[in-house]
Amino acid sequence: MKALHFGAGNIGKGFIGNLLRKTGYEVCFVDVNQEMIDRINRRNSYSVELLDENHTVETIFSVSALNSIIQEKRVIEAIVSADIITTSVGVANLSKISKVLAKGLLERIAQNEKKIDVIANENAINASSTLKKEVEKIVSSKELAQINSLVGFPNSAIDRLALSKKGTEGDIALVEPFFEWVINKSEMVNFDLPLISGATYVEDLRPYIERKLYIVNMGHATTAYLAFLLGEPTIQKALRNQNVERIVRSAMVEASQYIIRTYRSDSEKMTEFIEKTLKRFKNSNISDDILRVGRSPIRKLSYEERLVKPARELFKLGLPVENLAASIAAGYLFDSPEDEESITLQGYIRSNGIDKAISHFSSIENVKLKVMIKKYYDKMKNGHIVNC
Ligand SMILES: NC(=O)c1ccc[n+]([C@@H]2O[C@H](COP(=O)([O-])OP(=O)(O)OC[C@H]3O[C@@H](n4cnc5c(N)ncnc54)[C@H](O)[C@@H]3O)[C@@H](O)[C@H]2O)c1
Ligand SMILES: O=P(O)(O)OC[C@@H](O)[C@@H](O)[C@H](O)[C@H](O)CO
Repeated sequence: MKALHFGAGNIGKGFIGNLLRKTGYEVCFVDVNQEMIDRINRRNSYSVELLDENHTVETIFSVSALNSIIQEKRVIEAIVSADIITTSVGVANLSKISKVLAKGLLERIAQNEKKIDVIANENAINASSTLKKEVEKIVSSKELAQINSLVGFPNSAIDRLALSKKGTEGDIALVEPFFEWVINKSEMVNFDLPLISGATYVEDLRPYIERKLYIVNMGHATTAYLAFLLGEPTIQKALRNQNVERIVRSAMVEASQYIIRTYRSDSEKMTEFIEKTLKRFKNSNISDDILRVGRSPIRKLSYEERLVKPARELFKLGLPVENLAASIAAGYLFDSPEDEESITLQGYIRSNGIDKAISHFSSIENVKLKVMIKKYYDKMKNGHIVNC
């Protein structure tokens, strides 16, 4: 069995490629980072270190890699012969892989009528559907009908802290012991393959992806943005500050009300989930850079994303959102010269002010909610985090 995976980054190697190999797939990565591609091909393997007390290092064999730009023909051939296609390139990069994917799928359809699923594993609601929409932009209506009949784009939710460190033979993928890969079975078309080892298949993905994005990723982003204000370099160091931990936990509790009300989730189980997630964030075997976790603040502050969606929905219901408002405000204060979106965001705020920025990037028009966010923005802009 052959798997083709776009994105040989932290999640690609540490999580998705790793589970695909354990299921018995040969894994071919597609990336744009030539150094990474060469490293994988030199060894036909890579290393994954488990971030627990033992730091066990595992070698993942039978892997190879291609460059999606300079080896397009070979990527198309690999799409033709693949049994499953997966991605973890970052949601903003899905539009960049859609062209070669569309070409490959059409070539595959011309050569055989085998069904295939394409799963985009990104931190976003319905990333596979987003990828499909990008493919739709490129192909004709006749080609789209062919794709629709043979290709599934099941959505998924993935959860695992995945980082990397430099080793003597190249990057070592670092992963926490916990993982969750949830796949929407009702959107799959190919049922002839073994289930992916360790993945969970569900009929309705929404409760899983919303819980992941609006509680786990919201809490993570909140920690990163508060840490930035305090000058703390890692998530773990920031969470040693009780004030940070209290605001993060409170924001997670606020956001959990959205999940509890939307999906009638059990509130005790939700409390356990929040505590377990905080424990994962605090894992002392991990040193997670806040610039990684806070990366792309424009994406994270957008309307449907982790910080704004729960705040908007709860505010509409008249439920507490003070801590979520403080998280959004902290996001608007994330000022990292290493992050392109942060540079754009801060440039916009300097030229237009925070009020306009909240409308422009988060599309929040509710005046009372905007005032609340602005209140925290003003209180925190001198680097002090506040009691909500
Ligand atoms: N790292 C985590 O803890 C984690 C956990 C869950 C979900 N995610 C999600 O997984 C996705 C990947 O995150 P990551 O942390 O692995 O990022 P990463 O930057 O480590 O990896 C992304 C990889 O995609 C490659 N890439 C970019 N554009 C490409 C293109 N056009 N064609 C082929 N490859 C391309 C990059 O070169 C890089 O190797 C993101 O959507 C992220 O939100 C990450
Ligand atoms: O990948 P992003 O930029 O959407 O979010 C950064 C982190 O919060 C994220 O990568 C987490 O580590 C991960 O989602 C945990 O499963």
